[in-house]
Amino acid sequence: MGAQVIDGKGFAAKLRERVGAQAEKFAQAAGRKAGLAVVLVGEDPASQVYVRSKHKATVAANMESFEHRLPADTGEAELLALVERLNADPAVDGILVQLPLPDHLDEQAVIAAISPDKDVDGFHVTNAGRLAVGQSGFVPCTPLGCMMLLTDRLGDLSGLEAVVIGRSNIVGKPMAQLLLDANATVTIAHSRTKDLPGVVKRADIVVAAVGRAEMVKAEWLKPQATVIDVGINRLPPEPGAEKGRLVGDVDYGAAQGVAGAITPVPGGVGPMTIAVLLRNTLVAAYRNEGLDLPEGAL
Ligand SMILES: Nc1nc(=O)c2c([nH]1)NC[C@@H]1CN(c3ccc(C(=O)N[C@@H](CCC(=O)O)C(=O)O)cc3)C=[N+]21
Repeated sequence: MGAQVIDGKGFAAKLRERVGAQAEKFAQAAGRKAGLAVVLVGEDPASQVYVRSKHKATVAANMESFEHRLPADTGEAELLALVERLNADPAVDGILVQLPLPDHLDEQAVIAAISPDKDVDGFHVTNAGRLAVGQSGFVPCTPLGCMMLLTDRLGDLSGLEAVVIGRSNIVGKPMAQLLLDANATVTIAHSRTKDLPGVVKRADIVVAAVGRAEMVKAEWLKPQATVIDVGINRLPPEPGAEKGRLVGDVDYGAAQGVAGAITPVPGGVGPMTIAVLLRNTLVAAYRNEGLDLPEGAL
């Protein structure tokens, strides 16, 4: 039970507060609020919950929220036309198309249609490329939030061994880039990795982003490692219960006895994702207006 719990929810609340204060200054300087457009196609209940919480957080941070809810059978041409309208709308600084999209829609084509300068998710190939070569652009919200938690706790990451479990374009790959930029020694592990427990054992920093409930075991961890758990998995309900518990990709209870610090689920990385989305939107707004965001304001 030794590990320190990394309070992502509290950290995110403070970040949202700073973004809100700076968004108010932006509105005074620009004569308009920063704006985030969120597009949701279909009625996936989990997506609806996320979109609602994004909307609330956006408005609470003194920004404009434009929600576009489209039926599940929306055609690709229609969705692309909406993205084009949002690209051209000067009130819209950031565009987020909620993923996953229904199967008949090509996610890559839709992401490619978003203006890279409004791509606050950081999913466009232009922003992936900028991150890869060290140019400024938009960094995906979840890995950037993880980096904020890591540097807050550890300060300089130079020379630390980091293992990222998972190689998705949304979390694993950009996470590895960010850790590398911070001078960590980075390993990306995945489903074909041989001896995953042995690889994880080296890590001063473990970022688990595989999407498999409690897969990372306490015995795999190096004592005092810092563990960032990106997974959000719902377990099957206990008998008599309506919903199962939310758990991460790490066996949290056992890991607390070995790790130096660990993010909980819920209350860890998830809230950071939304706070960073607001941060990215405000950064986009300053850039779109040609204004300078004061150094250190966020
Ligand atoms: N274009 C796009 N961008 C995204 O950033 C995006 C997306 N699509 N599709 C879905 C995923 C998921 N996601 C989360 C955001 C916040 C929490 C969050 O705040 N979770 C809370 C509560 C969890 C709960 O109670 O359900 C927590 O972990 O404490 C989780 C997950 C953003 N996503």
